[in-house]
Amino acid sequence: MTLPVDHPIVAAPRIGVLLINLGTPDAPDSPSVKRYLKQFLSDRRVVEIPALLWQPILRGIILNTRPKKSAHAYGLVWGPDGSPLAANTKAQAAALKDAFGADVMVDYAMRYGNPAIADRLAVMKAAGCDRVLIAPLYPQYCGATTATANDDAFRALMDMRWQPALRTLPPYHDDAAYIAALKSSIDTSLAALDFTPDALMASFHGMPERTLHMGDPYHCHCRKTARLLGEAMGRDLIVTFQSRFGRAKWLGPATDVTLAALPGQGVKKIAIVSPGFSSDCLETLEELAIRGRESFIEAGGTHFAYLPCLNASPVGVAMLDHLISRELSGWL
Ligand SMILES: C=CC1=C(C)c2cc3[nH]c(cc4nc(cc5[nH]c(cc1n2)c(C)c5CCC(=O)O)C(CCC(=O)O)=C4C)c(C)c3C=C
Ligand SMILES: [Fe+2]
Ligand SMILES: [Fe+2]
Repeated sequence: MTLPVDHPIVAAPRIGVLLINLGTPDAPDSPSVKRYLKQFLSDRRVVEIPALLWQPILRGIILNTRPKKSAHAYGLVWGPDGSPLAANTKAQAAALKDAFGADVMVDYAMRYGNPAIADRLAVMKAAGCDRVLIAPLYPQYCGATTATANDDAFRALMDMRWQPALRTLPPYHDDAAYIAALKSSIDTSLAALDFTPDALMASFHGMPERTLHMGDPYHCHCRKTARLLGEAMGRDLIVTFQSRFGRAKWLGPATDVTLAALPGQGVKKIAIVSPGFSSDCLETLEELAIRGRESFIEAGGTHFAYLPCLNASPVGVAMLDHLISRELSGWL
């Protein structure tokens, strides 16, 4: 008997789910960090300064000074499975591997560095996926994160004669499942502390303030997440923005400045969370948990706790499963 050509004998995955995060260097050394920063900071979605002005600054100053300092910082948080961002994203994909049934293949990629988005999309295509959900793991939409991840996936499709159909995961900053997962994770972390914090701080990654005035919804998304989380927890949160880069004015109030000021205002015991990061990474583990702690204690604080991101925790994975299942509806 001859089977029609569109009738496969062996079941192949028809649907791909590609989790995407920012990316990270391959190793905590200056050459690897330089390669990574060159790709990251050359992205016009990340640094919105005309290339003729920016590239000489990037190549002449930043790439000659920052890699050594950043490599040292990465060295402080590097684990047995490599960069925490890579290890956590890989663990999230592994935990979701069988979540959607045999027709669905789950994988992960990074916008900068490895594994590259184009490479993983090519693998999905070769495995028989004719529909792909691109899932940038950023709860709050930002041109510098969500849009550039989607851009890169769309760019990869430009080289395909026979493209898969694409969907993209919308931002989930105000989704009830995300807020509930954050609350559950924070409650568990707080219950394990040996002190009661005077305040709970939510620190989001910053971005240049100019970008807000140009229409990027990131700041509003962060504020809405914080409001909903505060309402769910029944307490006020101190909301700050971290990781300032360059000389332009960034969103405020700044996390480092606030941490140094709080003990003088009577807040001696603090717990800090970073709801905008789906995985712990350099910015949470080094900037908050190491440097943030130092500046809070130096300023007179007595107790400091950094509470982990959702990462591949059961509650975090269940939330991703819920969001992704919704986007796959009609495809399964
Ligand atoms: C979560 C959202 C993020 C936004 C918004 C964002 C914007 C943004 N970032 C930079 C510059 C740097 N960010 C760096 C690291 C970094 N940034 C994010 C997330 C967002 N960035 C993550 C998850 C990480 C960690 C990566 C890791 O490997 O763990 C760095 C590199 C580290 C360093 O040298 O300090 C830079 C530089 C800009 C300019 C920007 C603009 C909107
Ligand atoms: Fe960043
Ligand atoms: Fe940083």
